[in-house]
Amino acid sequence: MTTKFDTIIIGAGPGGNAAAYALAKQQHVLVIENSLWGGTCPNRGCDPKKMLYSAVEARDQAQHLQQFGLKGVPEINWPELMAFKRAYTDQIPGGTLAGLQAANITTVYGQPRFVAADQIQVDQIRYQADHFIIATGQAPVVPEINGHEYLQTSTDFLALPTLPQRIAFIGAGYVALELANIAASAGAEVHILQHNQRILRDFPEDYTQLLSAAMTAKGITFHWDTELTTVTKHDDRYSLATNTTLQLNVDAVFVASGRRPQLASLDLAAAGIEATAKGLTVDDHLRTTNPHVYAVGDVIAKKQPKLTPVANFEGRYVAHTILDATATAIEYPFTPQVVYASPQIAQVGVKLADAKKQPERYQILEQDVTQWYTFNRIKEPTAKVTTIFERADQRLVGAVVYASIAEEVINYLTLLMTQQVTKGQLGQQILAYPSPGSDLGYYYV
Ligand SMILES: Cc1cc2nc3c(=O)[nH]c(=O)nc-3n(C[C@H](O)[C@H](O)[C@H](O)COP(=O)(O)OP(=O)(O)OC[C@H]3O[C@@H](n4cnc5c(N)ncnc54)[C@H](O)[C@@H]3O)c2cc1C
Ligand SMILES: NC(=O)c1ccc[n+]([C@@H]2O[C@H](COP(=O)([O-])OP(=O)(O)OC[C@H]3O[C@@H](n4cnc5c(N)ncnc54)[C@H](O)[C@@H]3O)[C@@H](O)[C@H]2O)c1
Repeated sequence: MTTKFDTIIIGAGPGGNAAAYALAKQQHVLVIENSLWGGTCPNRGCDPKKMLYSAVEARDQAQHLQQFGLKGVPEINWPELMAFKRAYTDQIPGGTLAGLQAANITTVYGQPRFVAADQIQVDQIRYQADHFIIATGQAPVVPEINGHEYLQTSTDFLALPTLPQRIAFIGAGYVALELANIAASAGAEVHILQHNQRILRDFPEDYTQLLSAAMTAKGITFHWDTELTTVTKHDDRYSLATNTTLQLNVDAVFVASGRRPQLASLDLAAAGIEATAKGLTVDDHLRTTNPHVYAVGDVIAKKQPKLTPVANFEGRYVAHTILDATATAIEYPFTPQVVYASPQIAQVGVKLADAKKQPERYQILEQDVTQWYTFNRIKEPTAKVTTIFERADQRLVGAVVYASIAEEVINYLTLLMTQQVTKGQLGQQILAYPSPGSDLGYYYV
């Protein structure tokens, strides 16, 4: 027997769920999930990471204010912090499932595979639909080195019942830096092995160098041009051999050298859907090579950053496209990126490196804002903001922020960019003073 739906969505993360809720207002929708309802972000990504980061932020603030009215830097109690995180994550899968069902969305737990261009099978049951949306996200890559079975991932880190004393991270992207910062703040000895000399390759190098210097000052050791070759286990410890003379003994090693699309079990060929190692091939309407099958979120091969708000935006876009066949090609709004380290690095819009290559087109305002009231008040060790303007009309088109409150500053700047707010218009506003918002005019040329 085959059960028929208007749209079947594979994967209940931020992308799939956004599409499901938008479609369910008018359609008979099925969502299939093979692991945790809610997906990476709330179960093993952004949200649990930031629960742990709460204690790090509070500790950083206290540390900056030593000799300025505060005495004593608080210690992180790992088991308590983890319990705080668990109290949040434990209710995610059940809450997500209940939310979908309350919206009249049919849910199936299991392992789906395509059996025809318009049919999917879970266990022995076949489901047919006019449209499908693949939203299966990505999973960490574990390299096939000797001893790979001892390598753990970000998912394991975010569930550690006790904090290992000595930890190594492989890679220096978002995941490694954010988790290394949490581990070091909580008292672990932390090593980062990076195969070249560049952290956060998508961000401007003079900013990322500030961050690696700050992390080094915090006690984190970067091992540059270093690749892990072998892991061996001795009792409860791990010996790491590398391509250099470096040998390290640690209590845990976490690999964070990238993530790959989760597509292997779907039998895409049965439905004529093409993919590369980078993810599903889609057109400018997020349609795969099967015109009835769309894809959203991290599983797509795309140049946009792989982030929760992007997956959510794409999910809503595809729902709209399915409901209205006249929908235009996807146009992404400005997308801020934030690395939640100590401090944070954030960027949005035109990349600084691109702006520097076109001085006739862009005007760049680079400001060390450490002594500005907002940052001096919290004794930020270093704070820097760069804003980028289109010379022709003085429009704000890009920004980079290095500060403990970069997440908020970048969101304000994103709103100003999106709404094309001029310095004059900003001057007509009354904003609460003193606050990060009341600085905004000073980021304009
Ligand atoms: C440690 C970490 C921290 C992060 N921090 C941030 C952050 O601070 N901010 C931010 O914006 N982004 C962050 N991200 C990225 C963010 O989590 C992803 O961009 C986001 O979750 C993508 O949503 P998605 O719906 O595309 O995929 P996912 O959230 O990965 O959801 C995919 C779902 O599909 C399911 N699935 C997979 N295969 C199948 C299958 N065959 N059948 C059925 N179901 C399947 C999965 O179980 C999962 O539930 C972080 C990621 C990690 C790993
Ligand atoms: N704050 C956030 O928004 C946030 C946080 C975490 C993750 N994410 C998302 O998740 C994605 C994945 O994060 P990630 O840190 O796993 O990947 P990444 O691509 O950001 O970083 C991978 C790191 O591993 C290194 N690397 C690559 N190949 C390697 C190899 N063979 N050996 C050793 N090192 C190698 C890279 O140079 C880089 O430093 C991010 O790109 C982002 O989209 C976002």
